Amino acid sequence: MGRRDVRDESDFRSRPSKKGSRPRTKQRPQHSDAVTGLVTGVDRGRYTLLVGGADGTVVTAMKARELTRTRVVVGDRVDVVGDTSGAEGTLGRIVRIQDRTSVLRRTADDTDPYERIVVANADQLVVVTALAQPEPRTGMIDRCVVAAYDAGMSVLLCLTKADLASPDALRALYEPLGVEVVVTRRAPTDDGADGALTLAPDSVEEVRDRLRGLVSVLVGHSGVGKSTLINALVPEAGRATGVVNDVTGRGRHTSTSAVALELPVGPDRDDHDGWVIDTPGVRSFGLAHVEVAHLLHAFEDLDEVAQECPRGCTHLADAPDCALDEWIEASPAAERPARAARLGSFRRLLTSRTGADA
Ligand SMILES: Nc1nc2c(ncn2[C@@H]2O[C@H](COP(=O)(O)OP(=O)(O)OP(=O)(O)O)[C@@H](O)[C@H]2O)c(=O)[nH]1
Ligand SMILES: [Zn+2]
Repeated sequence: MGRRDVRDESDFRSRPSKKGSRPRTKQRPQHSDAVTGLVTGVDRGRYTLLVGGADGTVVTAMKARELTRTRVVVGDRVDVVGDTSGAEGTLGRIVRIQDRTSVLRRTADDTDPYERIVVANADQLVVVTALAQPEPRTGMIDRCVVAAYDAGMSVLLCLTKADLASPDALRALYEPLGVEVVVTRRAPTDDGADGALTLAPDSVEEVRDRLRGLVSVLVGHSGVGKSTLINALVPEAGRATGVVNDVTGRGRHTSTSAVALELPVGPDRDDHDGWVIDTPGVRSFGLAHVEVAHLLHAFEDLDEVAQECPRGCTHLADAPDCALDEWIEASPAAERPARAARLGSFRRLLTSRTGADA
């Protein structure tokens, strides 16, 4: 059975068909012939699946009737029946969504409980932020961190354009939160001759190392260099980003559909070990769905201390008798600055949950 406990907009959109539900007969297929596919793209009711691992077959599919009310997103592993040959013009049928290991969600905005699933089964959120042009916005980074921790994903902060500005300040701000930081920059040899900017190869390799073996979701504001980075990481991405542009082309309703790209990592780069999921429509995260207690779970040390808080404690700076304040006061002098930085960061995240993105 598909998971029905995950609420998303499809629950609100679908309406019962006029013909009503047909009685279920014993002829209902068991789908024992189903194969597993990974959803790599979604476009207007058509799902692009990869069946049979990295060198598998690309199959186009639609959802079976019984899944009408269930949303299938990029990263989902699904059972598919019917024509899975991948031949031109064929269409498979998705009959089941396998259990998800993580669900990255966002709310349209903080006051709107209308919740969307962005990507399923991802391990890591890569927040791509330029150090300059455009200026980094910590509010946006904080919100991404909250969304990732809520989803049970880790965060990699990828700071781009280090040829223009130093990464030190942002590093200092995020490392206390357990956020890993990686830095990319323009190659010193880049003369911009062929129109496309070339990134320093060692900086790209450092990013690749952090993506190895994982499913990573990339988010970032327009202009931060996300496409440049994806093109450097995935040689065929030029084609793939072309697809993305088709989907999200100007003049159409903004699509939030994500696209999964296989990451070549082997010595000859014909090995695939990892996925990069681009999210063209996701520029920020509304966080109305995130619970404080859930966010706190991402901070084991603070979570333990907060057990001592008064009931209903908000854990914010103005909360009376918050045990987190006592934790700082009671700390050994040597540990105090680190603890204070960590608590400060956590409280910043708590505030960003309801604050404005800009
Ligand atoms: N100086 C410098 N410029 C960079 C770097 N990376 C990308 N750029 C430039 O920044 C601009 C934006 O890069 P894109 O890769 O198109 O940015 P994007 O995040 O994909 O933006 P959208 O396509 O709008 O989503 C381009 O002019 C790039 O050449 C970098 O490391 N250093
Ligand atoms: Zn508290």
